[in-house]
Amino acid sequence: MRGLIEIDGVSHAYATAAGPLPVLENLNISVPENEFAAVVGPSGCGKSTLTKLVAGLMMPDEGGVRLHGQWVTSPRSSVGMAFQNPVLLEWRTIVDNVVLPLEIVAPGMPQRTRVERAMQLLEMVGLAGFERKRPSELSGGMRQRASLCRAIVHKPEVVILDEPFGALDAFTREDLWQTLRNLRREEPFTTLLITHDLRESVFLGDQVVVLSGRPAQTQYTLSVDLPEDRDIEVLYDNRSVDMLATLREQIRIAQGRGRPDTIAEAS
Ligand SMILES: Nc1ncnc2c1ncn2[C@@H]1O[C@H](COP(=O)(O)OP(=O)(O)OP(=O)(O)O)[C@@H](O)[C@H]1O
Repeated sequence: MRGLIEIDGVSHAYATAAGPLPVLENLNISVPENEFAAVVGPSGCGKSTLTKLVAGLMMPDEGGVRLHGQWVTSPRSSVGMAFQNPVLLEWRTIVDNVVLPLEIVAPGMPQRTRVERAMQLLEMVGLAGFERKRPSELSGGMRQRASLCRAIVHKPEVVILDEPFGALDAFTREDLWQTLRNLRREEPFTTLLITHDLRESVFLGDQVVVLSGRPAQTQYTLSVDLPEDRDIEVLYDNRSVDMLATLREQIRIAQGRGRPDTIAEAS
């Protein structure tokens, strides 16, 4: 089946003072509509570069990315993004931060409709009552919840998440995993997540793609065989334990020699 996101034979090298630095090499990933692909790999292997290519912020040297069969040649509004640092605007309230993409992609939409849409999402993620606060008045986890709302407020086809939970403590992170699953159950969207956390990749993903060391190739793809309705306990299930062991082994292979400091241990 053709994916909604098709990363097709992508190779890319950066020009550096020391010469070309090959980062991605003939990378192939396919994410079906409304599915969730988590991408893991050794530090510096090219994961963020991949997100820039999917978002249309850069063009690869070879191959390409297709969204719904169309080649990505520039940034498009059908993509939503969230990063490790939520970068909310301090001079705007939380709700005004969340409506921002709508102001850009739907300039004709009445402000009241935009706010209603943002409020619906803020409620879904447990931020009702905080909409008039400034970003600095919220905890890191709350800011990341708002950032997720902003990433999907304009109903993008594709959401790119580049380590959005990386800076959060373990409990807040697990809360947000559940929040993200709940959001996707209410409003399905196709997702590409970059993460260093193998448990996160298994809990959130329909597939986990392991990239090799730089230049990154698709080394291994794991199909996550867990129930659609899952809570955090599922990670203690034998199936999860086996999948995490497989992923850990693949990461060791990707690193060439074991260097476990760059990937969160699964146990
Ligand atoms: N604009 C650039 N110019 C030159 N080199 C770059 C540029 N951007 C990234 N790189 C290099 O390309 C390689 C891949 O970077 P990238 O950020 O994609 O890796 P990553 O897998 O996301 O890293 P990490 O896991 O540490 O977040 C790194 O060696 C990085 O230093």
